[in-house]
Amino acid sequence: MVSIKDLKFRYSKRQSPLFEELSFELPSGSIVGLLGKNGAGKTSLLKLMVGLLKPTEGSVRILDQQPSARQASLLQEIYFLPEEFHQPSISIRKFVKANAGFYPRFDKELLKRLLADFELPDNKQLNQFSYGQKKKFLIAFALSTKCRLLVFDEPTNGLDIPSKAIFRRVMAGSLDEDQLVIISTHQVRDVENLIDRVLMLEQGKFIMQKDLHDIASKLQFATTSTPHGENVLYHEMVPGGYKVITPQTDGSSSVDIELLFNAISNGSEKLKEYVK
Ligand SMILES: Nc1ncnc2c1ncn2[C@@H]1O[C@H](COP(=O)(O)OP(=O)(O)OP(=O)(O)O)[C@@H](O)[C@H]1O
Repeated sequence: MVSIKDLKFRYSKRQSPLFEELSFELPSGSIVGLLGKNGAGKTSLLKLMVGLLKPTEGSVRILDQQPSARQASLLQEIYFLPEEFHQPSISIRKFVKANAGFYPRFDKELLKRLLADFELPDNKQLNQFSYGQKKKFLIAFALSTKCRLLVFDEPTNGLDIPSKAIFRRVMAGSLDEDQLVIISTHQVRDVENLIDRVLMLEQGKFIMQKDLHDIASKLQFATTSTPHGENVLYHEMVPGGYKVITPQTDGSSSVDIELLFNAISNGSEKLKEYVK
C-alpha cells in the first residue's frame, strides 16, 4: 500500500536533507503509530506520503501511484487530517454535501453513528465548534470516507478524556481490512492497544520499525520495587518504584510504548538486539 524507496527530501537547497535513503513498506490492514521527538520529521513524512510535498530524490508510491502527481484517482483514496486546520462557517450537513462526493465509498450511515458517538451538536456551524469538537468531526468524517489510506497528525490533541476513549473505540471498530491508518502522535497512551506497528523516527531515520506483537514476544514491561537484576535491559524511576523492560519470559505483558520510546531514544544498547 505504501512503498517508499531511497527517499531523499530537503525543504531548500540551503538546508541539509531531512531524509536520505529512507526506504520502507507498509501493508494495508494495520494501524501504524509514527513516533518521534519534536522536529524528527513526522509531519514532513506524512506530507510526502499524501502528496503535499514532493521527494527531492527517490520514490514515494501509494497504491502504486505517485501522490505528488495529485491524480484524482489516488486522492479519492487518501484522507489527511493535519494537526492544524481551518473549518469553514458552514453546517455539518453543508460540509458533507460539499465534500463527501470526492470519496466514492463515503458512508453516510457511519458518519451519523460516529457523530452520535462523539456527541457532536448538529445545529452549529463548524467554525463555532470548539477545537476538540472540530477535531472529532474531522476524525468522524475521515473514517466515513472509507479511504484506503488515512493519515492522522496528532489526532487526539485537544480531545477530552472520554473522547480519547471513544476515539480508540471508533478507530478499532470502523476500519476495513483493506485500509491503512498512519497516526503520528506524542500522546502514546492514546494509541496504546490500538496500533499494531510502531515506527520511531529520529533525525530523519527510523530507529525502530516493528510490529507490536513482535515486540511483546521479545520484551516484557513491568513495574518493580528495584531497578536491579541481571535481566533488566532498561529502567526508569516512577512514583512508588521502577518501570523496567526485561526479556520476555512468560508471554504475559502488553507493550508500554512510552517506556520503549524513552529506552530507544536514550540509546539503550542492551535493547538494540531485541528491536532491530
Ligand atoms: N516548511 C518548512 N520549511 C523549512 N523547514 C521546515 C518546514 N517544515 C518543517 N521544517 C523543518 O523540518 C524538520 C522536521 O519538521 P516536522 O514538522 O516534520 O517534524 P515533526 O517530527 O512533525 O515535529 P513535531 O513533533 O514538533 O510536530 C524540522 O527541523 C523543521 O524545522
